[in-house]
Amino acid sequence: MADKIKDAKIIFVVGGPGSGKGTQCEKVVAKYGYTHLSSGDLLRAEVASGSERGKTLQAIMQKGELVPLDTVLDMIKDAMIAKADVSKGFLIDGYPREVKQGEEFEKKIGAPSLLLYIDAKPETMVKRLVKRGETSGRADDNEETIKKRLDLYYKATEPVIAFYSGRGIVRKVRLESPLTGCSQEIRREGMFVMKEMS
Ligand SMILES: Nc1nc2c(ncn2[C@@H]2O[C@H](COP(=O)(O)OP(=O)(O)OP(=O)(O)O)[C@@H](O)[C@H]2O)c(=O)[nH]1
Ligand SMILES: Nc1ccn([C@H]2C[C@H](O)[C@@H](COP(=O)(O)OP(=O)(O)O)O2)c(=O)n1
Ligand SMILES: [Mg+2]
Repeated sequence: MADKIKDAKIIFVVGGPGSGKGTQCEKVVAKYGYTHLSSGDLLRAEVASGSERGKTLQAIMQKGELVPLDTVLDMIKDAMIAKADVSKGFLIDGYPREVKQGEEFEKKIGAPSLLLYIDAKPETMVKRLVKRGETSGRADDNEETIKKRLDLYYKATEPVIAFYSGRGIVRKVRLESPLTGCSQEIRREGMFVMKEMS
């Protein structure tokens, strides 16, 4: 089974909470037909199923903490296998959250060819999430949890970017400034769909 995804093209999409990972992935999907897998969405689907495992996950996510590495990785792997036959490549959104998650992914699945780093100022992220919280129904879109998610992002996830920068596969996207919104490198790779929504 796992053989099916052995040579899959993999793009990690990393950025702080509310940086716009999901939004940008939708644009890439619309234009390039990649398969978008949001680790957060996969976890929320498990919560919504009402399973025992979902209840445990819900409690962790509500606190703004990370769920156990194996849980997320298994979910991503299953979802990749399910789509392997129809997929041109995978956008793995919201993963890895820490360097160890990236290392395990590479051991069990494969290496990413690119890491899209969606950069945004912390004030912007907080503002967007508070606004999204008015309608999202997400238990973690409240000010207290948003703060914890941001802290954890800077502590655990930012080192992921440094780790992959060493391999030369990081492409930074900064959407707050329309003129520099997408780097020259991304334009060269044809991924110039990324732009500020408003
Ligand atoms: N003004 C503006 N808002 C944006 C932009 N991109 C995303 N948003 C909004 O910001 C919020 C967060 O965007 P998402 O795409 O859900 O961000 P995310 O990084 O996937 O966030 P998590 O799911 O929390 O990881 C949403 O309400 C979006 O509508 C943008 O370029 N400009
Ligand atoms: N690889 C992952 C992805 C998400 N999680 C958990 C912890 C996150 O705060 C929640 C929601 O993830 P999601 O990517 O949707 O949202 P944020 O980037 O945190 O805003 O899920 C995790 O523990 N490990
Ligand atoms: Mg998201």
